[in-house]
Amino acid sequence: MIGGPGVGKGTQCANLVRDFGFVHLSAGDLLRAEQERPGSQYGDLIRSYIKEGKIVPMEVTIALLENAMLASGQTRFLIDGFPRKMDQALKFEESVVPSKFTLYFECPEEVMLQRLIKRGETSGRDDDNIESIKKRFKTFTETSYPVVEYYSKKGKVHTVSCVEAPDVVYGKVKVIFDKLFSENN
Ligand SMILES: Nc1ncnc2c1ncn2[C@@H]1O[C@H](COP(=O)(O)OP(=O)(O)OP(=O)(O)O)[C@@H](O)[C@H]1O
Ligand SMILES: O=c1ccn([C@@H]2O[C@H](COP(=O)(O)O)[C@@H](O)[C@H]2O)c(=O)[nH]1
Repeated sequence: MIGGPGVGKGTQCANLVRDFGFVHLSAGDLLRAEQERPGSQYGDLIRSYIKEGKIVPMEVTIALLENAMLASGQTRFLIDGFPRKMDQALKFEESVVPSKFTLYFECPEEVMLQRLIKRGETSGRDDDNIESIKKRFKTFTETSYPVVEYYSKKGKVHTVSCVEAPDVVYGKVKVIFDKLFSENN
């Protein structure tokens, strides 16, 4: 699942987990947990990349995802906010597992900005501030959007507008998932 910062990926993943039973893995959540893990050799590196809105070197993120997948003992994963860079996409599919499809959430930056500023009032996230948000938008446009284009050329992308209220957005997402996962696909 890919989309700009604050587009609503986490919000929609919660609905999908409830209705379709995927294991939800957020790359950002895994990185934040590793950042806080006592003794982590990557804590400081992750902290500085997240604050700057940059993409953490792929070896770290892929290892965290792979470990979480193996630890779950499950086989159906909804991966939230990943891949964010072409090198990650290629390496993950080569060394872990190919993806079935990509859900791309689109939304104007002004709308995402308002959502993140509001979320920042309570989230406690180091990157929910105007300076980091602008950097995250730039990274999304320059580094992450090419991943969407790459999967689009392969016919693997389903695009959903996230401007409307969460339940309206979920209505559209659910139609896609009902179709994709009917007949035990
Ligand atoms: N459709 C929506 N309309 C209005 N607010 C929304 C909508 N979807 C999510 N939100 C709110 O916007 C904020 C960002 O949503 P969420 O955390 O799901 O985004 P995200 O894409 O996972 O963000 P990030 O990439 O920064 O982790 C949250 O406060 C959430 O409650
Ligand atoms: O594959 C990834 C995913 C995330 N990051 C870093 O984490 C932050 C926050 O991610 P959210 O998905 O918004 O929680 C992101 O801005 C990156 O700095 C990453 O490096 N690689």
